[in-house]
Amino acid sequence: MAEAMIEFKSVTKQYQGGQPAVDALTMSIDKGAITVFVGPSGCGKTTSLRMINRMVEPTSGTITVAGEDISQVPAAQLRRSMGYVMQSSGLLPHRSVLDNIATVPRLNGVPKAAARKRAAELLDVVGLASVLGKRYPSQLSGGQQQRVGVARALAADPPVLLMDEPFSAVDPVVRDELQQELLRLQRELAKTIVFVTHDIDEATVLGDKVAVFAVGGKLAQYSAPEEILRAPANDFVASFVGRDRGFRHLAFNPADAVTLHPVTMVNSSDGQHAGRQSGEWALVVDDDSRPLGWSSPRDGAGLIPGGSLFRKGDTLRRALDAALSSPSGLGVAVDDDGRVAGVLKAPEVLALIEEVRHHREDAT
Ligand SMILES: Nc1ncnc2c1ncn2[C@@H]1O[C@H](COP(=O)(O)OP(=O)(O)OP(=O)(O)O)[C@@H](O)[C@H]1O
Repeated sequence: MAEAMIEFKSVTKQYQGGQPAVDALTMSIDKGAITVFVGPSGCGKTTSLRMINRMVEPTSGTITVAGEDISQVPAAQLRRSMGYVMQSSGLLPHRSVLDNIATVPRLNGVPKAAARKRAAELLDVVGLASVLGKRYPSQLSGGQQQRVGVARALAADPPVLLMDEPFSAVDPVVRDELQQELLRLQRELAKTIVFVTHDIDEATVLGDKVAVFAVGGKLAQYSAPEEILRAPANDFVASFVGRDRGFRHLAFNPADAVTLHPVTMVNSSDGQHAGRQSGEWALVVDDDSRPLGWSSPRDGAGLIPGGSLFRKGDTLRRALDAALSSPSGLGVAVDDDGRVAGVLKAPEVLALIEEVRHHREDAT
């Protein structure tokens, strides 16, 4: 069994008047894993998160971190031992990016030069160019600011990272990048991360475990994301995970068995795709066989943008998305260098999905 890092023991928070924001919450958060709090607006996710670093004090109950009752740890000391990332990056506008990242180490007494050196390394860790270190937060994009927020939270190398809707203000493409980056980082760092979101998709992508909260601050289900999608504990969870849950569930099945077929390719630089009349879809590629788009069999209209790409090791969800988002109905598979490795066909991906479903039914 996984080791517990944070434990809520019958924790209730009642603000002045009204029903409890968090109601008798008892849960154990695994060390070195990502635990996601998800649920509709107002169900007590942020309040629960903030009780972990004493930004909010419980009305009753106990929270322990690494076995220690946090009500006995001075709040300022506790907060410095945990990284905190929020939706608006919360960066100090008049400090450079490097100085923002160095904030907590400086408070902890690390000399300026050493703190800045570490900050520069962290810029690289979160995938930002070193030139950005001298800029001010307003000179960065929203996605870059969130990366700086993550770097700042990591600066003191805390064992626990609290993240409150950190990616919800950026567009979906950047959000996807940030999620993948967080998973990559976590594979190296193995922090205990508690992540709040109202987006079930984000929860299932990121969470080793997902806690679904219902309004009134009650824990409705707490388990691995796959389990929540496969077997919602009650009607509330079923409706919250929604009608797309079958599609989301595919993200837990590898598509290793999918067949890659050869495809007709034309090189963009010789212009063949412009007036082609061959009666079949052709994939337009650059000189290195990287896909650029499709050439239609019918109108010779030139380059039609392609859909999402499939890579070896991807899931059935990505395979199906690649096939369904492609104008030709053929999903493009690429190798590690981004070169075309073949195409996959939607009916074959669907047949695989059926197989997986049968196996699952047999297993239950
Ligand atoms: N400082 C406060 N004073 C009074 N009530 C509060 C305070 N903070 C939160 N609440 C109430 O507590 C409940 C839970 O709020 P909380 O912010 O924890 O929910 P949430 O799930 O994070 O919601 P959201 O996704 O909208 O941020 C809500 O009803 C909210 O109005």
